[in-house]
Amino acid sequence: MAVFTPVTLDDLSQWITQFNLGRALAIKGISSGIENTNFFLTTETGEYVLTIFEKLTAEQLPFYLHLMRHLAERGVLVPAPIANLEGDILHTLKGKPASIVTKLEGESQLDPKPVHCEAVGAMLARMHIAGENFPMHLPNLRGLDWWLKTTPVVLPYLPDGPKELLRAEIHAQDAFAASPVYRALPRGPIHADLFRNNVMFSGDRLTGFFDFYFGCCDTWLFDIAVTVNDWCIDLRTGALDLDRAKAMLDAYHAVRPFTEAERDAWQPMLQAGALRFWLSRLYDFYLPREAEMLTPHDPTHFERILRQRIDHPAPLLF
Ligand SMILES: Nc1ncnc2c1ncn2[C@@H]1O[C@H](COP(=O)(O)OP(=O)(O)O)[C@@H](O)[C@H]1O
Ligand SMILES: N[C@@H](CCOP(=O)(O)O)C(=O)O
Repeated sequence: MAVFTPVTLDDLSQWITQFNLGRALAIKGISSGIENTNFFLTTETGEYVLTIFEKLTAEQLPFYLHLMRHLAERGVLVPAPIANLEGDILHTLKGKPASIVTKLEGESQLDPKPVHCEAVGAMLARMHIAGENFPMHLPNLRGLDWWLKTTPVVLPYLPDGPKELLRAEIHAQDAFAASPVYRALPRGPIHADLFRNNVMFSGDRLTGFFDFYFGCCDTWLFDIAVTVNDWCIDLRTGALDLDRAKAMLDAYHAVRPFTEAERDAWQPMLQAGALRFWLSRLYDFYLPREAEMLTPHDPTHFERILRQRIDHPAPLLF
């Protein structure tokens, strides 16, 4: 379990009075997160999620929280940040930045069928469109610059095969990012981490996207590639599942049609989506932070996905 900062009901008794939420009745640490410390919080008015941000700074956080509020106000299903009596949505707890957001109903669908992928694709397109007029900007802090900085840090830990793959892919992505096709891609606020565990379903009904803390302004296609690389694959081999991919991409395209540039960039972008998470998992695996309990994600999963994307080019977007 990753609880970096413990919080008790006693810690909350005064703190919670700045909200219109009544008294705090129960608080329970959530085990699955790896970036932040999360709690389910029950108060006299309902159930919420309390997050303490361990790495993100007060400079980055307004972007995430205001984006969630912007999207929620436009009918995109995301948790709504709770404002205190002064109207602030970014708070401080135990000397660290913190937020309270509404708790989404349901649970993650970890064995998705085409029907779930279709719902995710349609909501993702709605999210991209709704974010178009969001006024704040944050670059992708896990984008090319971070890849270029992190690659030499993790390379010494890798055996020869993965080392060669990483070197070749970072080189290819550097060139791709400088290409006219890449520059023509439409962009705006994206989620950037829309994995199965960051979407809630109640039965087959999608109830929301959450965990926006890698959100940023980047190409919409990167968001789609990251999502396809998690939702539409065989988790054991990393191979694309064409039925699920088609369901997701057709549903997305029906809401926001893909552009010609997106079609041309699809293959390298799928590789970019795999590289990004291979690198972050390698970094967390070889250079872990201290936590009370922490289960690092397996980096070789994304090495397999990257090899699959290179060896078996994906079908065209449209
Ligand atoms: N708004 C929410 N509604 C319901 N459950 C949530 C919500 N936010 C987080 N959770 C729960 O907390 C878990 C960890 O949250 P997450 O944001 O993924 O953490 P981290 O960013 O640290 O990886 C999720 O898997 C989910 O079960
Ligand atoms: N989705 C990423 C890690 C980010 O963790 P999350 O729990 O915030 O989604 C991965 O799988 O490597």
